[in-house]
Amino acid sequence: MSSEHNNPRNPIRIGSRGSQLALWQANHILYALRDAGYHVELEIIRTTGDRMQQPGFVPPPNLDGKGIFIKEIEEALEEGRIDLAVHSLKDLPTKLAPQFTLAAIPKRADARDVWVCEPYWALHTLPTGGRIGTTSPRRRAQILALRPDVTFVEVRGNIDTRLRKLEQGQCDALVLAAAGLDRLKRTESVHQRFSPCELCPAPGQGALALETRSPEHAIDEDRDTYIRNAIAFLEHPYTRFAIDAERTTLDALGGGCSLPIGAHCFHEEGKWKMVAQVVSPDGESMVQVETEATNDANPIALGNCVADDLKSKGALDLLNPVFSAD
Ligand SMILES: NCc1[nH]cc(CCC(=O)O)c1CC(=O)O
Repeated sequence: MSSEHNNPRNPIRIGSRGSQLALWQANHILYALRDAGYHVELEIIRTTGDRMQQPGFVPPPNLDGKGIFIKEIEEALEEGRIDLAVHSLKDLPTKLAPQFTLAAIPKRADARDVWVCEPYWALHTLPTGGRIGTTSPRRRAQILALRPDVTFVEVRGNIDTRLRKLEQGQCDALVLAAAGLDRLKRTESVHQRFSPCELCPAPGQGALALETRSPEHAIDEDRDTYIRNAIAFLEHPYTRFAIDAERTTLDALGGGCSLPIGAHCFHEEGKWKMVAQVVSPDGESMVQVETEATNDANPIALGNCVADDLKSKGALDLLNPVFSAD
């Protein structure tokens, strides 16, 4: 590679999807790096997942739904068209391809799910048969466990689109991640934030992932080292611990975003605490684990321990109908 590519004054190129939330997140990192004195540029990349949200999209026959929001971004990273990808961590698969690494995990925002609804201020005040707009298998199962009488409607698209569909009356309420609404300052209809013990968030929810080429797959070793060093100050070790534990639990249960699994790890009173839930798709059966670990615990061991507890309580039986549904 030319020395021009290696020149630290060359901008760090951030790749991001073009949704409002993705742009907020990418700009958040861009400004942090600019404040630290780096020259940074943003490149917007359209992904298969974005195209799928357009009306009239016909899915290709080989589409498996995995990583549809990151494929084109990782290609740009691999080819050196961008240096850094900013993602919502929960949209990343638990295992990255060896070419890539999570070089930094910044401090997590509010990890909880929230209830978005104007007339009914909490899930328990929604009238019988109320229509909730969510396609997430985790949210559907967890909501049914609390309120077996509700119905669901397909409300897809980015946060703005979903809020507009709520306003238009296509559903009575939404359940969304607090982090997205907080970032976009769209919290006017948020009246309830679910406790993680009640509606356990998706592994990694509320956290960002700063993905780069892994050291072994550098395009130019000096420049790639420069990039990883530049973002190192954004690393938040407590968040890294929590997401390592949560993603380990998900992985041990065979997980991806289509499984009804919640996992949430946090540091409190000098200890690590973790809560995880597996719910049958109809909401009728649930296994839940709440555990604590000492300050010096290992996140992978904690995540595996939680997965083992869930399995010993029958979690895999609850997931069976989901695994065989394909
Ligand atoms: N699946 C889409 C997605 N990916 C990340 C967020 C919100 C931000 C976050 O969790 O970090 C959302 C929207 C939502 O679930 O409400």
